[in-house]
Amino acid sequence: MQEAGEYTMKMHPMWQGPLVAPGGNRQSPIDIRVRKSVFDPHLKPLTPDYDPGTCSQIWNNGYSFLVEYDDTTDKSILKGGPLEDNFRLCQFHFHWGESNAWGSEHTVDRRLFPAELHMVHWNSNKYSRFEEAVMEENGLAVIGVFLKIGKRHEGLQKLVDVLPAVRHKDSVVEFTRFDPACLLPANIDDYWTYAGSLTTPPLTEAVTWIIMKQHIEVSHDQLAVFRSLLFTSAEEEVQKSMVNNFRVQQPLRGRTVRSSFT
Ligand SMILES: NS(=O)(=O)c1nnc(N(Cc2cn(-c3ccccc3)nn2)Cc2cn([C@@H]3O[C@H](CO)[C@@H](O)[C@H](O)[C@H]3O)nn2)s1
Ligand SMILES: [Zn+2]
Repeated sequence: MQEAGEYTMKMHPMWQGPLVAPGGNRQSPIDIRVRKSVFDPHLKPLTPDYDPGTCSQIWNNGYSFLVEYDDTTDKSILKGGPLEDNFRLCQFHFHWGESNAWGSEHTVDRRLFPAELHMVHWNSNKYSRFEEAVMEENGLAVIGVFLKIGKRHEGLQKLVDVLPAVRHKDSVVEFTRFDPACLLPANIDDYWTYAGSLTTPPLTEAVTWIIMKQHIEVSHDQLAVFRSLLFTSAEEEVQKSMVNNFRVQQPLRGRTVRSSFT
């Protein structure tokens, strides 16, 4: 398994932008130094409660593919863990590499994973919609789950089967009744948490990150379908494979990473 920084590769222009958002001191992603994380006994178990009926569509936004959820009510929410409020699920997406040697945004003691799942939620106790919450320091909560290559993920296959329909940027298809909980690892009690930011523009420092210690497994062939997506729209002359859609690790700037486990 390669370590971050051991290789160079072509990056999508979007990620060749500012390494750190101007003035940012809580940027994401980061390298999680396990021995430097601080066990916090007050951290509660995470209690996601998702209604598959709120799943609405899947689309290619030119950075990743997003599975979107109806976030007009508190039907699919995340609470507990480090969170004081209810957070409403709005979408999930992934980041991955052109090879299985890299692709995740966060690293654990410099260890890279082939891909990383992000489940994005916004604080519905304090704000009335995502656009409002995304500008506030306690506005968002994102669950990160590492993916490793192994056995086929049966729950993921329903999603993989529909990806060819959103191959090009800005393509969208109806996608319903997908339970995002099937993508969580068996153990969601062990996690790291820290104050960070979105990893794609506008990079706002609004995110409580909750990174699962336990990974999930997907098959090589399932991840290969992710790589068949395109950054480019159907009209563009040159088609660019959607790979390496991750941001590089950002300075910790004195932040503490807490763990829910010893
Ligand atoms: N790598 S990660 O850190 O996790 C993420 N990186 N980006 C993410 N999202 C995209 C996004 C959009 N905006 C934004 C900011 C200000 C105004 C408008 C949009 N910020 N980040 C998260 C995301 C949000 N959405 C949808 O944004 C709509 C407004 O544009 C909103 O009406 C929907 O309720 C919501 O679902 N999609 N993605 S997360
Ligand atoms: Zn993400």
